[in-house]
Parts: sequence; C-alpha cells; structure tokens
Amino acid sequence: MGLNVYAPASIGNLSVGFDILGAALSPIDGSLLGDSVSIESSTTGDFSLQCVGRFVDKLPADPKQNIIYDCYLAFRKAMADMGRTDEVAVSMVLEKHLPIGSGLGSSASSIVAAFYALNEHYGKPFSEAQLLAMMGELEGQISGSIHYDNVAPCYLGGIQLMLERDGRISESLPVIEDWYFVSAYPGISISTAEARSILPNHYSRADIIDHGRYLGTFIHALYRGDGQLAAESIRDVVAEPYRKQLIPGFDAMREQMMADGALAVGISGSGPSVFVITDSKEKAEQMHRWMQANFIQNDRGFSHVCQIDTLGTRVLEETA
Ligand SMILES: Nc1ncnc2c1ncn2[C@@H]1O[C@H](COP(=O)(O)OP(=O)(O)OP(=O)(O)O)[C@@H](O)[C@H]1O
Ligand SMILES: N[C@@H](CCO)C(=O)O
Repeated sequence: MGLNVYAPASIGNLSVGFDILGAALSPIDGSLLGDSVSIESSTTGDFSLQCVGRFVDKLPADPKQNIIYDCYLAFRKAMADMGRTDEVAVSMVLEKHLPIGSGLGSSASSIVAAFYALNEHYGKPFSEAQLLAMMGELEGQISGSIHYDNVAPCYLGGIQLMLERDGRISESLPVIEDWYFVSAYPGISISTAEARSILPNHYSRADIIDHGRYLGTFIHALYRGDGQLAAESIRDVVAEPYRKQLIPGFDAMREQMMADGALAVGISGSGPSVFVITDSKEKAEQMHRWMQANFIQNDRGFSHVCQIDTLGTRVLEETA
C-alpha cells in the first residue's frame, strides 16, 4: 500500500515573533502550495528517493544529500532504538513545489511530509510531540539552529506559538477568520543560515521592550478576536530592519501595500518572500496582481492569495 502526504507552506516569525510564531498557508483557489511525499515499501530492499516537480532543479543531485534521506535515517534510528530493527526499506517520491530559500518553509515542508509519511507507513510508532521534536532537529541541521516556526505550523496547521517545553513544543493560537494573506515570492533565493548570520547578536533595551509589547499585544488581540489590533501589532524590530536590504524593492512594496489598505506587511520567514494581510478578498486580489506586475523578479516567482491552513499536513491519497 502507498501513501501521498502533503505539507503546506508556512510563514516563519509572522514578523512579530522571531523563531516563536509561524502560520501555515493555503491558496484560496484550492491549489496546493507545499511539497508532497509519496511512500511505499521498497521492492528492491534498498531505500530510494526520486525527486520531481517545478523546483526540483535546485535540489542536490544526489538523493542521499536530500534532507529526506536524513529524515529516513533519523526515523529508522529512532525505530531501532525502540527495538524495531527488521523493517523493510521504503521508496519515496518528493514533489518539490516550494522553491529552496524562499521564506516559505521549503525544507520544513519536505521534512514534515517525509516524517509524517514515514510514521503513517510504519504504523504510527511515534506521537505528535516525538515527531515534532525530530522535525525540529532536522530543520536545525539545515539552518544551523533549531527553530520550530516553520515545521510546527506546517505539521499542525493554523498559527502556532512555540512553547518549547517538554512534550509541549508548540500550541495553536486563535485564527482571525477574515484575514487574507497575499504571499509573494520574487523568484530569487536567500539562504536561511546566511539571513540569520546578518542579524545582530545584541539588541537595545528599546527594541526588547517594543518586541515584548508587540508580541504580547498580538497574542492578546488574537484571543480577543480583534483582527485590527492583532494586525497593528505585526511589527518586526528583530529581523526586518536588517534583512529587508536583501529583498529588491521591499520598501516600495510595503509603501504601496499600506497605501492600498494592507493591515500588515512583513518578510515571510527569512525571505525573500513577503506577506501582506488584509481583511478584504477583493483587496487581496488587487494586491496579488500588483505583486505579479511589480514585485516578482523572474519566471520562478509567484504570488498567491491565501488563508491560514488549519489542517496542516495530511494524507492526500492512499493507493492499493
Ligand atoms: N528536500 C529539500 N528541500 C529543501 N532544501 C533541501 C532539501 N534537501 C536538501 N536541501 C538543502 O537544504 C538547504 C535549504 O536551505 P535553506 O534553509 O536556506 O532553505 P529553505 O528551507 O528552503 O528556506 P525557507 O525556509 O526560507 O523556504 C539547501 O542547501 C538545500 O540544497
Ligand atoms: N525563524 C526563522 C525562519 C526561517 O524561515 C528565521 O527567520 O531565520
């Protein structure tokens, strides 16, 4: 029996919660914005990985350099640690729909889809909390430090707040139902590790106070269902001032979106994708068209009108 698992794109940080907030996204036109992984028992007895999809060309040529292979090794080791050593290997197919270094949680989407598929295939040996811990570890292997703000929303859906306590890595926050997100990827790539390395090691007291106030207000407003206050609190004093120079036309884009009635604008994860929040579908569609005409740099770029994906990672198809 085979399975096809889909893991949605995500916005790390949501501007106001560096490394501790993240949201999963679904395009409102029903298209899939995320990687998927198919899995079945290997007929040769050896592990195999085939990669297909629009953004496959920038993946490492050797499947054993793909993060999916590391997920497989980590999963098999964890099963061996629980005494399961005689399991049959698997054949996997990765459909790479998220560009690498996009700010849309591309590696997280592959990692989450792979672990979810492996767990389903081998009869769910691991709990949600155990899987999330493994996902975070693999994501940390890529970016240099463990942060769950892509893997947690990608896996669990919704808006996630990282608690990072034993057994409670992340918890869901309330979602503002009428928020539309325009998610635009300009078509260039930014490495997460590099985008982290340009950030300051220390912040001023004024920045720390602002950061605490904005994040506290954001979470308070979500629990009150006050979308206006929540959106006004989406301000980034930690990363955007330093990272925006890596994104061509960021300031002009922000100015235009705010003039067009955006509730909030920010960098998606470590960029170069950006997100815009509005409470009107019509405005979102107008902003999406502006992004297509003005922000996207080349034919690899794209823009989507999205809402929060509350389902998270799921099985799309089971085959006999
Ligand atoms: N399946 C995979 N998906 C994405 N990246 C992969 C995968 N397998 C290996 N890699 C490697 O992992 C690194 C991912 O880099 P990075 O963390 O900057 O990007 P990302 O996770 O795609 O970023 P973002 O979260 O901004 O979308 C690249 O060097 C890439 O070659
Ligand atoms: N929180 C991470 C997300 C990376 O997508 C960062 O901003 O570096």
